[in-house]
Amino acid sequence: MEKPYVLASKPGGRDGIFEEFAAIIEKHFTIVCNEEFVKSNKQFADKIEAVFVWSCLPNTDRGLLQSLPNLKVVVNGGVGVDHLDIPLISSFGVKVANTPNVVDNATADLGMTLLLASARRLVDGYKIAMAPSHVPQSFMGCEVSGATLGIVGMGRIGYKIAQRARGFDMKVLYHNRNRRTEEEENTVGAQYCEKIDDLLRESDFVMLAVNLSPQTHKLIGKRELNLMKPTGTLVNISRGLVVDQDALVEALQKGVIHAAALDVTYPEPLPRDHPLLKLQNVLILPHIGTSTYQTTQNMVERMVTNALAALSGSPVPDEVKP
Ligand SMILES: O=CC(=O)O
Repeated sequence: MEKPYVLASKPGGRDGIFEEFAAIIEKHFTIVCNEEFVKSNKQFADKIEAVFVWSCLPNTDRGLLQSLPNLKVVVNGGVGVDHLDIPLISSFGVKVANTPNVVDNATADLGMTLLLASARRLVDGYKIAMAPSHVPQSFMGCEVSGATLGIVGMGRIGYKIAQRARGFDMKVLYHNRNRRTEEEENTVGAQYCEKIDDLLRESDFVMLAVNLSPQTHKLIGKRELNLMKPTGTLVNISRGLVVDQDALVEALQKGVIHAAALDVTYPEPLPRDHPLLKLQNVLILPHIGTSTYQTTQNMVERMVTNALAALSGSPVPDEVKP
């Protein structure tokens, strides 16, 4: 029997890097790659029943949705679905799913990686080791043990960050729409800040772990950066647009805050002449929060589970409702 068709940006990942994960999809589906689809003049359009997308790749637009009459589901690899126009997709009778839970550990690990690498000036140290003639006057870092970490957004990922920070003897503050239970707070030793301003004032490291939504769009702007300690570091593992990037550049240039460590920016990647790329006190990664072999495999497996459920008319485990 012919397998159902799925349109994928590339089998299992971005830019074809993760071809090895295609086999997981191909057990159940025939993969049509975007490029192949476009080149073939949309020859497979009638057959495609699912679209696989990734958080950092372009959107499914109206034109695409109109060209796929038998589409049943758009499955996102990753938890954030801010790049998808869910009301538009739903208006075509198409379901949307994401892959929460499976991304939490890898994303929290990367948050701590950024915090530690920025605090201990990992990249500066690496450059010195590679070119020992170039020794800057000072390459002292900031102490992480005993420092205060303020987590903005205490969902699954925020909570995992708090668990990890405890292992570094950090004092943990958090701000979230809903307060965690006392037991949950005690387990990770986290203190609730009802007002984000208090968290910003008191933290040595501020870690952003919120979803991007109208409520969190440019949540951290000039006013918030001014509340942070001049010795403070901003770590962003959520979405670039949670921070007003122009205000961040200014704050970093003027020493309003000490440093920033970012896995996410807008746009991604940044244009080569972007001022953030010229600053010494910024560490930038190319949105790799979930990029481990295990997590990517788990994501692809979960994408397949969601797609199969949608195609068979069963409840979709990770459906994202409009
Ligand atoms: O960015 C990664 C995700 O949304 O999971």
